[in-house]
Amino acid sequence: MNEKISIGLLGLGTVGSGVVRIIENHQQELKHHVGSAVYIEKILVKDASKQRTVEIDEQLLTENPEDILSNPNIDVVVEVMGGTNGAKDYIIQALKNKKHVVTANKDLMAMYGAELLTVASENGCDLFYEASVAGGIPIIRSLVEGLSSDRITKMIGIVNGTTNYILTKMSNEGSSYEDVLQEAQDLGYAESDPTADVEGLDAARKMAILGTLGFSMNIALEDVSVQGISNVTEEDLEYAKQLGYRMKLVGIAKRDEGKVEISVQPSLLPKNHPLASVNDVFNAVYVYGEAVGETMFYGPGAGSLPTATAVVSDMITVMKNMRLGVNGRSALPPLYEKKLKTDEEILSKYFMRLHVEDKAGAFAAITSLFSGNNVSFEKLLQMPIKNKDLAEVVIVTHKTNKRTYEHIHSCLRDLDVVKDVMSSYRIEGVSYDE
Ligand SMILES: NC(=O)C1=CN([C@@H]2O[C@H](COP(=O)(O)OP(=O)(O)OC[C@H]3O[C@@H](n4cnc5c(N)ncnc54)[C@H](OP(=O)(O)O)[C@@H]3O)[C@@H](O)[C@H]2O)C=CC1
Ligand SMILES: N[C@@H](CC=O)C(=O)O
Ligand code: NA
Repeated sequence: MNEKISIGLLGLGTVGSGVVRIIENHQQELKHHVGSAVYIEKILVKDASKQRTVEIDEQLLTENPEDILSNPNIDVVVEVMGGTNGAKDYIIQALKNKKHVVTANKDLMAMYGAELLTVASENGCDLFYEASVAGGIPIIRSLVEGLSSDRITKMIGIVNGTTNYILTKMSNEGSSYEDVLQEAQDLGYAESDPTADVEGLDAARKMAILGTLGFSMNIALEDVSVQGISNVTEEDLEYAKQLGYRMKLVGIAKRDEGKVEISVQPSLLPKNHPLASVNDVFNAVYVYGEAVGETMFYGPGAGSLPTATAVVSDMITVMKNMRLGVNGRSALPPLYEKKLKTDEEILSKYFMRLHVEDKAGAFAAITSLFSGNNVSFEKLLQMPIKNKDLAEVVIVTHKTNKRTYEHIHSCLRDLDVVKDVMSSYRIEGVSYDE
């Protein structure tokens, strides 16, 4: 066994700084787990002259990736720089140079995970990515190890800290979308381009990773239907509350008879659903297994130290594998062929808010469109809108399929009495079938 294990860090931003802090502050625990001292040998940054939030020996910093990727002293490369192209090339080079890799990069793992895991195993190296989904929650480990004996049927995840922070503050404190997004950026939760957070792409990447592992199928990012939170209004949040729901950006991955659906969208959850009280930057993944039943994994989904915990725990697994001489053997290819549900097979309840003409017959035209498509209402509200000849209609449907709902949605726009479909959200239930 090595007397010391040397780490090369690619990136010293929010997550990288947390990794440095944990390695410094938890040396005793690391040595206990790993049996050797753990050192940081080099750190790649874009700009070595930049002021850092963590105290660091300047000699460790480099702007030249070769100082890490081709450095014979480095055993483990930790990629916390983000992005796809550069990070992918660096990881492949590191693996080919027989260095184990730990990454927090969901962009990369959602797009190129299968390819990178193949390169890793061909080179007898580990490639772990626990921090890529739900920050500090050990959800990947839980699916791959803790629940490996079960068959996962459904995962509902609040897997983006930034949007959960925004929706919580908007809903509970009436804060403006722009102000809270800025706060989430200042706190280091958001991606360097926060569009990926607010438009649901970051959550979609995580759901693709969870779907691949949970269902043992090669789920691609393109298989995830995505809608973000940028159009969610204060009115929608208020109606959600009035009707006994909470609005969350929810990832849903569901398997029925071998076929799967995966999506990310702002959704209404009944206020007694365990996920409805997951607030601020916290994330949670609700997992249904055929044998285990229901389990929920909860914790901080973003931020420096929580995310770094996942990174350093992966490093410990790599180092334990080094001691046992079993690196590069843990990743398994998917067991099942991917089969996606059609829109007719995707079932859900929906919330819809409309502006309609406030006159006789308007309501009847809407209800007959729904009933003509065999969709019944669970709840219905109608209120006049002040100083306008319009009424606001809020509908909660019983369960219907996605195709029928989308058909009704487009027909509503063609009705003369309907001025606008203001918003529309999926409603997720409490039990597996809802
Ligand atoms: N922030 C979070 O809470 C979480 C982040 N992640 C993921 O972790 C990764 C890192 O995120 P985060 O720490 O927030 O990002 P930051 O933007 O805070 O840090 C990125 C770091 O990488 C360096 N870097 C970026 N591009 C290059 C490049 N081309 N060459 C050399 N150095 C480069 C930057 O250098 P310099 O400092 O000189 O600019 C910086 O130190 C991302 O993949 C992100 O998605 C995952 C879970 C949670
Ligand atoms: N931007 C991401 C960071 C963690 O993955 C988030 O907000 O969840
Ligand atoms: Na995690």
